[in-house]
Amino acid sequence: MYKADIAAKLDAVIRRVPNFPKPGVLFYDITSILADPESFRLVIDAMDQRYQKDDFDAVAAIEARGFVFAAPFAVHRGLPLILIRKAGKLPGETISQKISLEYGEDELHVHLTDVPENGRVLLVDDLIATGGTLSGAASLIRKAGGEVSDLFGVVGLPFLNYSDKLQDLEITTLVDYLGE
Ligand SMILES: O=P(O)(O)OC[C@H]1O[C@H](OP(=O)(O)OP(=O)(O)O)[C@H](O)[C@@H]1O
Ligand SMILES: Nc1ncnc2[nH]cnc12
Repeated sequence: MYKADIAAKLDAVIRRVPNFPKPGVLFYDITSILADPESFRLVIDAMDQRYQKDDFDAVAAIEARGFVFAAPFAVHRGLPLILIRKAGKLPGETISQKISLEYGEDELHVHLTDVPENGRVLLVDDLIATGGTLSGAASLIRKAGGEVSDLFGVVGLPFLNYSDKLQDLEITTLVDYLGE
């Protein structure tokens, strides 16, 4: 399926959510994709198609909604799944990275032993807004010894200028909103 057709299908489903962004409410939500098996499969198939030629060593997913899309893709491709979690959630030895968000700050952690040394990692999240989360997650993976090759988000909000923070990284989104 063409990128424009995928975007149109996903947009139609995302718009089903109550309170779909309107002036003053700009929170974009992916739960309606998950509630529609055909759309959920469309996302995973689109990821598979997009990364058909890529030879990753692992997929890293960002808590919480990034987990949902990364997991089926990792199983489908037979790749290790790395969970990047918020502070205080991982019991083993972790390394951490502070991140700056639209409103405030947070901290991401990963188990050191999960990241393959010099391994090529695909980072997955549900949505890219300012890019602060993915930028921090990329730094975290690098600190742990991995290499980040690609970033994936189901939804992109380019009006928040995420590409400024994600230079030198290949970014793929399936549907973009311009914030109107
Ligand atoms: O590009 P950014 O400006 O960094 O924003 C994007 C991040 O914000 C949301 O996560 P949130 O922090 O709401 O966490 P959640 O997935 O646990 O709900 C979203 O799932 C991304 O991870
Ligand atoms: N505008 C937004 N909509 C949904 N999730 C987000 N995470 C950060 N900004 C967001």
